[in-house]
Amino acid sequence: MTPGWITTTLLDNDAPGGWAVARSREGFLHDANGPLFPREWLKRQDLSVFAEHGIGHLDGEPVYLLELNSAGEVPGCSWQGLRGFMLQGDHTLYKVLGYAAQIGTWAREHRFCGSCGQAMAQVPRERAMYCQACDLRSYPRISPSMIVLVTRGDEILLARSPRFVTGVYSTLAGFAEPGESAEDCLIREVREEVQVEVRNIQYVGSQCWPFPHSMMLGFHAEYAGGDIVPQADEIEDAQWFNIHDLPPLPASRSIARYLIDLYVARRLGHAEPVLPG
Ligand SMILES: NC(=O)C1=CN([C@@H]2O[C@H](COP(=O)(O)OP(=O)(O)OC[C@H]3O[C@@H](n4cnc5c(N)ncnc54)[C@H](O)[C@@H]3O)[C@@H](O)[C@H]2O)C=CC1
Ligand SMILES: [Mg+2]
Ligand SMILES: [Zn+2]
Repeated sequence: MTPGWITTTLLDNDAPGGWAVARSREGFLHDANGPLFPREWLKRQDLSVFAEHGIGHLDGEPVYLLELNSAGEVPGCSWQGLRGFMLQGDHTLYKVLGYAAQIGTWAREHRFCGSCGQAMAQVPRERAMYCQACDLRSYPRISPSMIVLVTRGDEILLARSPRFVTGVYSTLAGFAEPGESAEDCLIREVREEVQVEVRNIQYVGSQCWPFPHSMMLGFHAEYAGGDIVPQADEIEDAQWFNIHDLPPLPASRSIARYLIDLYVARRLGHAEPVLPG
């Protein structure tokens, strides 16, 4: 048995047993023991199953995803969004659910060929959908996003989007566009969002961000010039904050928080935090 969570290409849906998670528009089903249920038990509940996907092995046991048409009632259970599982609880289970969400979303959105509109079929032994008419394969979509902590000595540049929890400030982030390198994207995003120039861009680390399919690439950059001008509509406020006087920060498991905590720890000579994957 291999401990921990390992994603697999595909599992045999006709094989009995294993664990299952159930996902609807309301999030994942969970009870006092969490979001993982004995699969045979879950399939006996009064749930409207849209699709079933084998997604991996947890401590050697197969795990399946039941994609539902709607959030049904299961006695003793309730529904919780993926973000809730990210914010608290077992991190490995959150990884299972994050993967399940991405596979469920992708499979649901790729039932028909984007080129000719015909029904696509699951490729055997590979996580891909196939259109025979076009000989086209569609793989799960991952959207690279840059996230950067811009610093100026003891000051760090943080901004608020109107979508954030009240009071919280975070690092700047944005999706890569076709034709861009990671560095091009980072420089453009910082320019667009606050009209600041950066230099000495250093890659720090990455994080899967399954909301719904981002791959966060985290960087540190030094301030090189310009006065902060927040982008209309996108950025509600942006400021330089002293590391000794920081506002409410993003959730502890986010790479945004990691980039901030890492810089502060290095500045103060404290132990460095660990990046949650
Ligand atoms: N893990 C973390 O610590 C953090 C993660 N993020 C994530 O980074 C990503 C990018 O951040 P934003 O500032 O929102 O991006 P952004 O600054 O590029 O603006 C978002 C807008 O970009 C457009 N867009 C371009 N490509 C897109 C794509 N592939 N998918 C969706 N929208 C696309 C849409 O109009 C969307 O409203 C988001 O997924 C966000 O949740 C953001 C901050 C912290
Ligand atoms: Mg942004
Ligand atoms: Zn086609």
